[in-house]
Amino acid sequence: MTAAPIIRFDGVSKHFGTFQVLKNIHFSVAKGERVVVCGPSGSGKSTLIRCINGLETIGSGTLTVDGITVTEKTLPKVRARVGMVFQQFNLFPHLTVRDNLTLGPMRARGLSRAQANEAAMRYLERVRIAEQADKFPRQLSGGQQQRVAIARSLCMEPEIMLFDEPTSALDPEMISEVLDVMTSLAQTGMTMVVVTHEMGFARKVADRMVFMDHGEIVETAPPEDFFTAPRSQRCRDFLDKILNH
Ligand SMILES: Nc1ncnc2c1ncn2[C@@H]1O[C@H](COP(=O)(O)OP(=O)(O)OP(=O)(O)O)[C@@H](O)[C@H]1O
Repeated sequence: MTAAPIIRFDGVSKHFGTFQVLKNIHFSVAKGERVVVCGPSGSGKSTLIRCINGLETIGSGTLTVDGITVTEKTLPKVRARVGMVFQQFNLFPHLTVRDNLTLGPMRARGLSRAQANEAAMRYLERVRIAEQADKFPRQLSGGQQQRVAIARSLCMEPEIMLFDEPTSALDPEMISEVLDVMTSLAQTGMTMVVVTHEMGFARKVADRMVFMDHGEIVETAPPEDFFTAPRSQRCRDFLDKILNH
């Protein structure tokens, strides 16, 4: 990729108390690039992507998003550019699907109810769930709720979408409906950083794989190299475990 990085970690470290969760991370993502982050449990994957929208603060180094240095002061600007989808959907349970989607654009982007509703329906159609607009989250399956969560993020017109294990809380038969939506999103050219153990999706969609272990980025490579010729023993052991379980 030759485009300027839209996300750039420059020597980023972070501690939780005495535990160092991120160790001198140098890593950038180009506009339009799809990066899949994998690695053992506790290796720092979630923390890495949560730093990008300021859900975690960094200890040292510099992190920029679309040229903006991420600090407490710049958070609103950064968050306007970054959407995030979590394992646990995080929909507002007391609001209908439609209202889950219209709230943010009305409050944060100043859209009228009619404009927000038009955008909500457009994105619900995109995730193929428009017919559920007037239901409450509890009336939907996990896969449907996650698709609503993706649509809700897209309504904020982000430049970058972060996904933190978006299918880990789903029953197996619902995983593919969410991965299909993410695959279509990738085809629109969205910049995506995805933490997932879904290696089939990664092979198909990622431009680049990132393997983390013990707070470090141990290896990054295009999927065709990553899966066929991992360079480090740690990465080989990890792939052996998850591909042959
Ligand atoms: N708020 C916190 N306070 C203290 N320790 C934390 C906090 N959040 C995460 N950790 C620790 O930091 C380490 C990295 O956590 P993180 O969630 O980033 O890992 P991960 O690679 O995403 O793991 P998993 O695949 O299990 O979700 C873990 O050991 C975790 O216990």
